Amino acid sequence: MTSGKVLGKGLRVLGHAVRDEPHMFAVSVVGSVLFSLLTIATAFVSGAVVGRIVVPAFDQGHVATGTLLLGGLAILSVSLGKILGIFGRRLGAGAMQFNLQAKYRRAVTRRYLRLPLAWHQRHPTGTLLSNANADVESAWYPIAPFPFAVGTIVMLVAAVVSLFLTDWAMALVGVAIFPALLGVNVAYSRRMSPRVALAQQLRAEVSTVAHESFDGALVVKTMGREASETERFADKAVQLRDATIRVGRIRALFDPVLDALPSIGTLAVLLVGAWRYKHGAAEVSEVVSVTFLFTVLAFPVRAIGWVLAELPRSVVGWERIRHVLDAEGDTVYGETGLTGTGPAALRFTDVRFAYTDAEGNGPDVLSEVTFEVPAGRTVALVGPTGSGKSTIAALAARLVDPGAGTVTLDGVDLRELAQDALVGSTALVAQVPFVFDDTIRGNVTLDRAGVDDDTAWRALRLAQADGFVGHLADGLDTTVGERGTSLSGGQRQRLTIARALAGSPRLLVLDDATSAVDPRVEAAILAALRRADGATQAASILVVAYRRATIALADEVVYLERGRVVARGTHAELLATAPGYADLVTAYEKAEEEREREHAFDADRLDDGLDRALDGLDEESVTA
Ligand SMILES: Nc1ncnc2c1ncn2[C@@H]1O[C@H](COP(=O)(O)OP(=O)(O)OP(=O)(O)O)[C@@H](O)[C@H]1O
Repeated sequence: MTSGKVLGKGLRVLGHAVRDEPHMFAVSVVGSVLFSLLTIATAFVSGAVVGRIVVPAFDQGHVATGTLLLGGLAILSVSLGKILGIFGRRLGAGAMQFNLQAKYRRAVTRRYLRLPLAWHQRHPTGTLLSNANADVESAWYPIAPFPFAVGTIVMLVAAVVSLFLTDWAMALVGVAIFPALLGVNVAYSRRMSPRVALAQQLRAEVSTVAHESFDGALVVKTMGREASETERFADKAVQLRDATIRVGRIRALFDPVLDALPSIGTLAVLLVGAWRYKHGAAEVSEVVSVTFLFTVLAFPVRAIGWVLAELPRSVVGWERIRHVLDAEGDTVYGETGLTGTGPAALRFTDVRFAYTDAEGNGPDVLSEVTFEVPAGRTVALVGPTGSGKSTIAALAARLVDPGAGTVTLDGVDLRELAQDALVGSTALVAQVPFVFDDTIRGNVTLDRAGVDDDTAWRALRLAQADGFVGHLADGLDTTVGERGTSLSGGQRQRLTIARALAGSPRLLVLDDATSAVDPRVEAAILAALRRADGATQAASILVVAYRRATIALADEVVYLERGRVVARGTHAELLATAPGYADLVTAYEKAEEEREREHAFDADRLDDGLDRALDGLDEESVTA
């Protein structure tokens, strides 16, 4: 990006800021202009005090009390006015900057929550964190000096006018110095622009690498990848360090020049002023005023440089925020509600689906998928790895929409369902359980209306989780740590199942949600979800199944291969008719037996699970 483009874009970003925060901008600019005008007034008051009080005092040995008081009063008033100006400027600019940061942080995170899963899968978490944090901050860095810079421009104009009104020769020095100051500032921002952009980009990359390493700490440790991960991080950190040092070098080069220019101006004014005074063309007070003006101008003029220097970073931050805010693909909900109660019927009809990239391209992972989960029935999805089971689970919960075909719940296309109707009727328990850093109660109830402690305990019982929760010192009030680190994998899974059940779903989608609980507890959970009479159950269940025991509980099995439904029927029927199915289930069984041999079962836990299975059969259903 050329500096002209950066300037144009940067000014547009500032325009957005002014439109978003007009009141705070007005307060800070009024404060800044007041400060600027009074700074010029200070120069002339100082000149007048020297000319009318100090010089006569030296010449005549005394000054009239009235003149002295007037001089003192003038200095005091100007100083108080400047204090007021600084207060207004800082208060307004600070409020403006932090309001903007808060507003855009909220906007970015709100947008994240609305964007579909596919978008999230294309964007690393580290980058998203960086967008919501570092990018939002850098977009609004120039806001702090911006009102000061606006006031300074007013000050420069007023200074040039007052210089010409005072003495044309000294004014010429100003006319030479001010454009030079602005020119150096522009050159400064031109050199800073690409370097700052690179540093900002690297900051996001460092954040991405760090996040990935910490997130994958287990893999890093168990695979002995500490050294290579440290190296990967160090590599990015070194790149960031070098980029930041390059930014520092430019600062080190330009800052002294920017500081020196007004001092050179002061020197020139003193020379010109002394020459003019000698020839009777200027008074002492005028020379003092102009010299003082140059001295006090040096600092405010830097504000323009600060804004220009921060603009590239601001533009990069803003563009990265806009990338999120302008991202398309909201899940558009319909307005249709569901009138039925009890278990709901799910139907897939000729569903095709592809995970597409940003350009909308990607191979089909599901083709012509048709099956149904009749109300109150349990259907097991079985298929080799990568055959599309999780994708079907995601479609059933409307995390993604089909490319062709329909998914309906009680006959209503999911795309037509209102969000409340969808969320209230369907619960998905994902392959990887996510537990919030909250209490057990918070994790199960999620503050949903109508989900009280009784409901939470009932759901925990059905998910076979009441046993371990009951043994925790603080019961429902126990905090479980980030991602539930204080719980075992199986406990975490049961907690997420309880969370799903606490909402009394009419359709429960279990995507390999019980892989970490032992098979009998898994069977107990599924059994508990069915009514005692076996004919009807609280919720229809679609379960991605790997274990024979789970599959055997299903009323129907849908067997998938490479995204297509190859066979449907009972377990026994498929064993007889679908050779691939028989092979797969036998392989699962062997793997399971192997695992059972390797890990001797904890007998107490087993009994616990079986007891619960029996309890569960007598249990009231969650919806009852
Ligand atoms: N986010 C994604 N982006 C691109 N392709 C994906 C994505 N998620 C899944 N796929 C692809 O879609 C296909 C189906 O994946 P899916 O996770 O639905 O299979 P699965 O049967 O659940 O597998 P597993 O048993 O291993 O969990 C696979 O080929 C997979 O590589």
